[in-house]
Amino acid sequence: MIVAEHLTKRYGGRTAVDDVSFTVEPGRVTGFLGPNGAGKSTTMRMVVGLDRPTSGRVTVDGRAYADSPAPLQEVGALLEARAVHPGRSARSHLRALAATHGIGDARVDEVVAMTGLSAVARRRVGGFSLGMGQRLGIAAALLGDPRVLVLDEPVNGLDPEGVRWVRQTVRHLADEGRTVFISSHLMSEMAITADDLVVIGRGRVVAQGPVRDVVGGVGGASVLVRSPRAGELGSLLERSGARLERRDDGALVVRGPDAAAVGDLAAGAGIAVHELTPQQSSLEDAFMTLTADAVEYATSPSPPAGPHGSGPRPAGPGRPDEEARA
Ligand SMILES: Nc1ncnc2c1ncn2[C@@H]1O[C@H](COP(=O)(O)OP(=O)(O)OP(=O)(O)O)[C@@H](O)[C@H]1O
Repeated sequence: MIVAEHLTKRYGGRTAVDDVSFTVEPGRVTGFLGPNGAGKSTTMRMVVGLDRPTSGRVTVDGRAYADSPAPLQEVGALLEARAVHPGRSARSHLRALAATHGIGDARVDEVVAMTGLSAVARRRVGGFSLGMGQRLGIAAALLGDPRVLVLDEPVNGLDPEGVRWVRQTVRHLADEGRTVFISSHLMSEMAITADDLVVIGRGRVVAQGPVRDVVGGVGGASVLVRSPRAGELGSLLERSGARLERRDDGALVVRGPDAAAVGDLAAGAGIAVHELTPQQSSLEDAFMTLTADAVEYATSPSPPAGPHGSGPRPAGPGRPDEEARA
């Protein structure tokens, strides 16, 4: 399990990660979503001890990564800018890494096979495509058979087969009871890969929880209703407390009651209904709404209260967006 508590990272005057708290549970795939520069990589680097928090703390299975006696066996990480000697073969790179952790060659051959690198394992890493490099990075992360995996944008540069392979691999690893924390900016991919989400915008957590709750909490579920007496039905629904959007084509988008409740209300009033369709906003919509909120709050002089309870919170003031890294 990964537990981050009030994790904050400042680089000079810039706050990259701002009072971030979340839990990544074992046996589940947790997606870490956010736009470019939101603070995902910085957070992940702090999880594996490559960056020190300015304040707050993060523990992996109860202790700071730096205190771990056998880090590779506890946490497997794929992070950006992995240093691999270009002249080495994939196999010798993995062997060298394994040797420093007392891991035998048999395990190297195992992860090479698991990651689909067998055919290219003796080739120089310098000639690898981006996708092959990603597979090699994942192979290195799996080397120590760790309980916890931290993968920063693992599907970056992979072809569709590779993307599917990552999805199946992380699912399998989570099903074995491991903790899997995986960052991505691909919402659609996370919708089918992750069980839980931590969504970050401008260094702050704007939502977290099971995928369905995060998506449902933003604009959330609605019911599309068509009726020849839409005006009358609309008034009736509003009087019962529903929130309503009247579309130009005459349809009503109803929030609050579910489809059954809308249908019952219409039936009770003897109003015919020609369509009654439950709708879920997509993860993409949810993400746009959540991260747009974060941007709005950052530029608003007196930010409004978050519309989703303890979910979205104001981002820190005046932080410049997307500047070059120091
Ligand atoms: N070493 C550093 N020195 C100064 N600023 C940094 C450093 N590392 C990151 N930042 C800044 O911190 C913020 C968060 O960056 P980070 O790379 O964590 O975001 P990200 O969500 O991983 O983005 P991306 O998807 O683009 O990689 C950015 O504004 C970035 O420029």
